Amino acid sequence: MGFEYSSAVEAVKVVGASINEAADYILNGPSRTNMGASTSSDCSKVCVKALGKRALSLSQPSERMQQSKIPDHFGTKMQTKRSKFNVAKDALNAESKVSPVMEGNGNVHPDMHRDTKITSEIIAVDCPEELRVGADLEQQVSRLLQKRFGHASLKSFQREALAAWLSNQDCLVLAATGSGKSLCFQIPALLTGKVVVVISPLISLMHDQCLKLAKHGVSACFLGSGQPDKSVEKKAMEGKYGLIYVCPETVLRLIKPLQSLAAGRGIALFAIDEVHCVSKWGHDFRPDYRKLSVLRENFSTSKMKFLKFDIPLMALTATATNHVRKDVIQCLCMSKETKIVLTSFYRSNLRFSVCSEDDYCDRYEDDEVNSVNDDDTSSRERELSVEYLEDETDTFQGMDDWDVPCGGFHGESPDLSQKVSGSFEMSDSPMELKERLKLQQEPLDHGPTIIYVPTRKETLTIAEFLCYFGIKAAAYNAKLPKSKLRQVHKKFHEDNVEVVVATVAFGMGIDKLNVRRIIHYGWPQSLEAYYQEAGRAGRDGKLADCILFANLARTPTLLPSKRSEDQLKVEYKMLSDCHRYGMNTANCRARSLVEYFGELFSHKKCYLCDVCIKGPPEKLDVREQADIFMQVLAAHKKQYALSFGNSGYITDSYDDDITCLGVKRRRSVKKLYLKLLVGKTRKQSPKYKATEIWWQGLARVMESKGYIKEGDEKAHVQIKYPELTERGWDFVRSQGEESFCIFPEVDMLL
Ligand SMILES: Nc1ncnc2c1ncn2[C@@H]1O[C@H](COP(=O)(O)OP(=O)(O)OP(=O)(O)O)[C@@H](O)[C@H]1O
Ligand SMILES: [Mg+2]
Repeated sequence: MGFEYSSAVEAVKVVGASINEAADYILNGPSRTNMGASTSSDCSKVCVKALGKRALSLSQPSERMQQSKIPDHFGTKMQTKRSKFNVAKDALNAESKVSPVMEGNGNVHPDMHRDTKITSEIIAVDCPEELRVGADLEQQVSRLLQKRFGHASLKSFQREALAAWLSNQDCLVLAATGSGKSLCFQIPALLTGKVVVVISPLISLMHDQCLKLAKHGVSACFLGSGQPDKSVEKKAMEGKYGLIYVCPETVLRLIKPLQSLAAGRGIALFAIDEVHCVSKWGHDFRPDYRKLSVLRENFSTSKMKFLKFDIPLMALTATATNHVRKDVIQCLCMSKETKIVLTSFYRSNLRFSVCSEDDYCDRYEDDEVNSVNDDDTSSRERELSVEYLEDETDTFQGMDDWDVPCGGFHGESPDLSQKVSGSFEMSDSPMELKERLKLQQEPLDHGPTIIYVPTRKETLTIAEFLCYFGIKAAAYNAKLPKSKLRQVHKKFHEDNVEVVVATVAFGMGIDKLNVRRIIHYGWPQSLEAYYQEAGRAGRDGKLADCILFANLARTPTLLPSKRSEDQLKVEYKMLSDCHRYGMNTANCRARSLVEYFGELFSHKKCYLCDVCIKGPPEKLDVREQADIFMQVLAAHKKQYALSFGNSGYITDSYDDDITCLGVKRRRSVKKLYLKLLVGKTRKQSPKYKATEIWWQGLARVMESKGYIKEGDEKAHVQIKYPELTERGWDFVRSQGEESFCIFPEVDMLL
């Protein structure tokens, strides 16, 4: 049997040149060699201390796993009347009987196992009736963190989440991308020897995490269509892995086996990662996320009599508005006492910018075909969906996991009353300002890049294009063979691929520390999706660029997909918010993004984004143009009211009967949509030769200032049937000569 060269080199680096020790290291993983005997003895001591009399008197040997306050989170054999030492050892063995090994190519192959000696560390915790994370536990967890993951200490939000779990509370963790949410559910598996079931929406994400855990010597597997080895599921249900990553579709199928697992090795926690996928304000092409209430229904004391408390749920996301938070708690039937752990969504090392991509429009031969227009339900659209997109329900349902374009929520106006607490408290102190200004000047290191494109086809063409110019690029989309995807993933992680050109399939949760650039080539479908994907950058804390390249002269369109009417509305709203973000020239990008998620941005600005660096454009006094625009709109409304009375303003085309010289005729009265309004305005005032998109920009500004509103029931990305508001009528009536100064939006500058 031979060893992989890289494993051997690593082993020698870690344990020295002793052949025996190096071989041991390769076979048993880093934990075995690092912790060695001390682990088991240390651990047993801690366990003895922690379990005390209570553990010994807990139950009869015949009893199934029982829960009490804390020791109940420990291994299944705890209740047997064996020595305390054995209790700890059993728990350890439970976790480590089967540990993952790396395939020859370094890929995780959870099926390949060896019966190892103790390779996992379990730290028992003291278990007072009232559970608290005391200094003792903190120290023990710190030790575990250092040994397993190489981190010095828990972050405060991780501590809070763990404290909630320790007291058997449900918990909703809202923390920025890259802040370390995964540890919140990984530690419970290591602490207890029980299984943690992680519900995750993407195979790439599950794969990513298993790969990492394997490197740290933690046994984990993922189930679902991406799992090449079908025997893994059986092993997982027998309790051979500490962490089981599973997509929602699969977990629904596995309720019974999971109940057996809970009765056997025990389940410490259900973690629902990327929990925003639950939200009904998002995409309903992942409805199974909404069905995860089965976890509470089936793993509660009422269903499983031997449980002393419901198995806790931990829900985690980096992008959730207040609305989504409420929806998640309700939809998953989380307890009323759910602990909400909230940190800032702000990522201070990300440098956001928006660039115009002039040739972009050429990519689409026919915009009409690719866009979802309001009445478009053509078969052509469906054809395109299947061919190009990730999120097509038909192709997706059978696969049970792959791609979930994220961004399942409604942008809300910021709830500024909710002050965010947590580890990201900052202010613009002179020191910090200096630091940030310094950062501004810093050249960006070379490093890996992810380019997000809207369609599968583009992943291929752009990757090919880059390869032609000698760049090591690879495409990643759901339709590529799974073996190829695993390979791309692995090569990217090993820095053998410089650029991954991906669809949303390579989005959420991907954790590669040194990604220096995230480029969106084409409009994202929502700010949620954008911020999630941008969050792949700079996870090492160093400066990273997040660049949005788009055709700024053209209003973005929704990609074709099956949607209900309600959903279509929501998605238009989300795309519209994203469009506004791109068109904005005056607000700090980081501020716009963070406030979009309802957070109070506690800085003046980020000092890094394109707006902060370039500064806003000069203000324009558009009083005259706005006057004409509003007068034309008012005149049309008056004309309409004369003909039809004041009973509402119908925006659809309509026919009406008119009597002309005693002869009744039908004439068609056109609805006043924005283009027509702009046409009339330009005609009325040839002095203002501004382009059509200039007026569109003005309309957006007038809308955001509350002078006009959408008059159509349907939602649109860009206001389509403008209607005057009360404020708008006041504007029309006002005769003053006051100036009306605005920051021109991007389309007003093009
Ligand atoms: N306590 C800690 N100290 C230092 N680094 C940490 C700590 N906890 C986690 N990390 C590191 O933070 C990085 C990001 O972790 P993780 O993937 O869990 O982020 P996340 O919050 O889930 O992000 P996303 O929302 O993008 O999924 C990891 O590389 C991890 O090693
Ligand atoms: Mg994550």
